[in-house]
Amino acid sequence: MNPESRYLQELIIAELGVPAAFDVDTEVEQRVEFLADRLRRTGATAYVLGISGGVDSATAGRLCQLAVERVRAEGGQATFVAMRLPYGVQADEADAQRSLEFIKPDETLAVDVKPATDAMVEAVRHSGLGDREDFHVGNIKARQRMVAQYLVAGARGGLVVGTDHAAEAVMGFFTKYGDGACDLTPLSGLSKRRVRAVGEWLGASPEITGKVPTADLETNNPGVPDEAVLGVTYDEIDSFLEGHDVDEKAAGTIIATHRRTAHKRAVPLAFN
Ligand SMILES: Nc1ncnc2c1ncn2[C@@H]1O[C@H](COP(=O)(O)OP(=O)(O)OC[C@H]2O[C@@H]([n+]3cccc(C(=O)O)c3)[C@H](O)[C@@H]2O)[C@@H](O)[C@H]1O
Ligand SMILES: Nc1ncnc2c1ncn2[C@@H]1O[C@H](COP(=O)(O)OP(=O)(O)OP(=O)(O)O)[C@@H](O)[C@H]1O
Ligand SMILES: [Mg+2]
Repeated sequence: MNPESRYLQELIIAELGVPAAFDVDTEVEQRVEFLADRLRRTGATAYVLGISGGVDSATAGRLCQLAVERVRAEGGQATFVAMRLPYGVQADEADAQRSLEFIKPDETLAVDVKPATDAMVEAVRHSGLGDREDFHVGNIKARQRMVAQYLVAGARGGLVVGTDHAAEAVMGFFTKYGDGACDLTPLSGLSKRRVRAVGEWLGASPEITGKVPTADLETNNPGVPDEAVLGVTYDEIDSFLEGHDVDEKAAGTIIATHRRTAHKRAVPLAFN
């Protein structure tokens, strides 16, 4: 990597809070405590999180369940609500069920986001949806998931948990105000392989930790691997975030994508 890429890599690592060292025992303990402490400090009585079948939500979900159990053991009141949020029938529903068996959430709530998504798309259709309708509708699915989670959080006095981590954050690979909207993010600062390591430490099976990451947002093309869209592999992203040398082309893609998606990691641009 050239000196400019190296310099930008260091800035990105600092911005996203990726530690040089990684000890999985410590990470799990600190992240469970982070979640437990937020409940104690805010008085919130529930965590709410969508469980897709992917490794991120399986890992974050198990951390949430451990945190609410910790708070209850101290005499507090806290529940974890795992939400299944399919768009109609989900092709990899079996993976989602496997995640739920691993997490053992206090409560599981299933809400189909298809009717709300379709109703919104049809209500807007007359204004024109352009030639990437399936892509744009995918982002509406992510936002309908957000709406459902906030409705449940509001009704239960709970907080919405997000699964953003450093490998997604650096690429801006989330829907703005969709899965990107949440109250706290227990996986922050982790590369994708470190998320997998945390999941594995927590006891997730290889089917869960080894599942090919997918945003799974397109109706006509379910389960598109993230890596087919990102233009770089998670291995390259992870190595970059962990401070290693990656090839110049991959570094260039990561740096350019990070710059282009800065608005997604920021609060709305305000006058002045
Ligand atoms: N320069 C700028 N300053 C301020 N705001 C700006 C902006 N450029 C666009 N925007 C706004 O941002 C919007 C575009 O952002 P957004 O709506 O997010 O849409 P966009 O970034 O185009 O698409 C979301 C991407 O994230 C991926 N994704 C989504 C959800 C989950 C996952 C996953 O891994 O599971 C991945 C998805 O596959 C897709 O590639 C624009 O419509 C505009 O409103
Ligand atoms: N079908 C779904 N049901 C419930 N929640 C979902 C669904 N799809 C996405 N989500 C939520 O949106 C988040 C972002 O999706 P993302 O694909 O990044 O994570 P993941 O599916 O958990 O893991 P991976 O990135 O490895 O696929 C998920 O972690 C989950 O909280
Ligand atoms: Mg996924």
